[in-house]
Amino acid sequence: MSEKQPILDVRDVSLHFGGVRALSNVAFQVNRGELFAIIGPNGAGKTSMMNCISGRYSPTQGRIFFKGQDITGLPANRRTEVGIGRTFQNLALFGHMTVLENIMVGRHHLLRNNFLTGSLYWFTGARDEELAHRRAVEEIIDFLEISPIRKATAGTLSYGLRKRVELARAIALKPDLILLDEPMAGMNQEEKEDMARYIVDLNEEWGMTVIMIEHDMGVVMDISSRVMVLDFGQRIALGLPDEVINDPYVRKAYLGEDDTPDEPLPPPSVPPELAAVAEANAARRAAR
Ligand SMILES: Nc1ncnc2c1ncn2[C@@H]1O[C@H](COP(=O)(O)OP(=O)(O)OP(=O)(O)O)[C@@H](O)[C@H]1O
Repeated sequence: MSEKQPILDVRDVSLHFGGVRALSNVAFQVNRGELFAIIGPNGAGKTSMMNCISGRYSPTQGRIFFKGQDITGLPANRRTEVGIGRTFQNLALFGHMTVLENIMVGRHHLLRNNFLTGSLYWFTGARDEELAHRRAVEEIIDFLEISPIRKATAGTLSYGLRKRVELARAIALKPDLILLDEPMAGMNQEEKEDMARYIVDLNEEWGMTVIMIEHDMGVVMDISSRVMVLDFGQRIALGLPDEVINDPYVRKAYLGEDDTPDEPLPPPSVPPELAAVAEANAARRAAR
């Protein structure tokens, strides 16, 4: 893959559930090394988009390319193998297992050797492999500063710590692209600041490309390189955080603001057809 090629290329993806259009012709590209945020009101299609990228859902229409490969039909477990990791909006940890075990589970499919080769532990390279796994897990534990809780049962931890352990498990495979679905939801300010720092470090120091759904606009503005706004399953804006948040059409559609009642709106930074969508959506919302 060339450096210039986007790591992810989403081409005109639509996703329908019966009559519900969760996504309509959404297209965007994410470059290697970006920290890309997806924002939008409840039900806008953000999680649906993540699920299409991770393979949980198959788009009704459109294609998704990752590192130049068409992954549209690839099952979710194969997407993990090609380098896509994810966390979930609602925690998906094994509550009865320890922190260490949860992270080891994240690396499980990397183990070439398993119980069948167990008896040949010393001869098949299984021992070297296990040591390499342990080193990788230790590196993650250090990075996320969870060493003191390594033996704690995941279900007994605070919500903020469980979110951090979930992140640890998702990065255990060292994915090239990590999808974070509301990584700071339910956290207090201090936990949010910690999580934001880990995400930035993952991106800058570990070189992981990040796509993040986040409702906290302060965090989005602070750490994202670019932001895409979805509304009613449609992309209504895409650009630098400042551009997007100051776009009057986004403010109107997403934040429900209209602070320019007496003057015509300035030309939108989004294409006119998307601005029209934003206008129509704002009207739909007002009529609800
Ligand atoms: N499995 C499903 N079956 C039916 N409808 C679904 C399913 N998943 C999502 N939808 C619908 O698709 C639309 C988009 O939902 P989605 O969860 O992607 O939005 P979202 O932007 O992530 O919202 P939130 O911020 O509330 O999580 C909604 O109308 C939702 O009800």
